[in-house]
Amino acid sequence: MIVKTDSQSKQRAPRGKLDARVLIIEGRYYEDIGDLLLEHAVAALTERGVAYEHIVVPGALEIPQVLIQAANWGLLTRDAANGFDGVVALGCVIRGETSHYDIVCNNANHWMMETAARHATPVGNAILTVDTMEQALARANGGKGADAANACMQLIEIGRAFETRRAGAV
Ligand SMILES: Nc1c(NC[C@H](O)[C@H](O)[C@H](O)CO)[nH]c(=O)[nH]c1=O
Ligand SMILES: CC(=O)[C@@H](O)COP(=O)(O)O
Repeated sequence: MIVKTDSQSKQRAPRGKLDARVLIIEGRYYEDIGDLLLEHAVAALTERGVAYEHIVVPGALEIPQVLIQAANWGLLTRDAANGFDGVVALGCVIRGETSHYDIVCNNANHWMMETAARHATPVGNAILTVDTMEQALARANGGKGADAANACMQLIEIGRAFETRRAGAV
């Protein structure tokens, strides 16, 4: 059985409870934005009964570093005691006067996604990369945190469907 993603099904598939544990890694550079992203992400996880742990770092550049540390300690698997089935990344990068915006955005996203790919870890990404606080507030209020949580949970389900298929149980 292949789990249909929202983009494939005509309407949002009903989502039941999901036995999983997710690590929320938050680069909390803007408190108000962080509160909104976290609120929506936690609501989406809680709606499906998914357990979560929440680690806060100073900014987006530290997000992939936490992911890499979790990988190095063998925690990006449910097979490990207290391991994680997936990760939700929350953050907000707002362009300033210099090129530092590009450094932060490019490296935070590149190394996070590279680590996710290397370890086949489901990662939902809500690191906002915007030009103004108004843009950030609109997206944080609009549920980008929930989108990232839902993406992570769908990837977890897809991985489990593949595992079942590989075991020949389909
Ligand atoms: N300007 C923003 C940053 N900058 C900080 C870096 O992410 C990092 O914490 C610092 O360079 C120390 O290593 N971070 C954001 O998340 N958002 C920004 O707008
Ligand atoms: C994304 C950033 O690092 C940014 O906030 C830094 O601002 P500035 O480029 O004006 O130093």
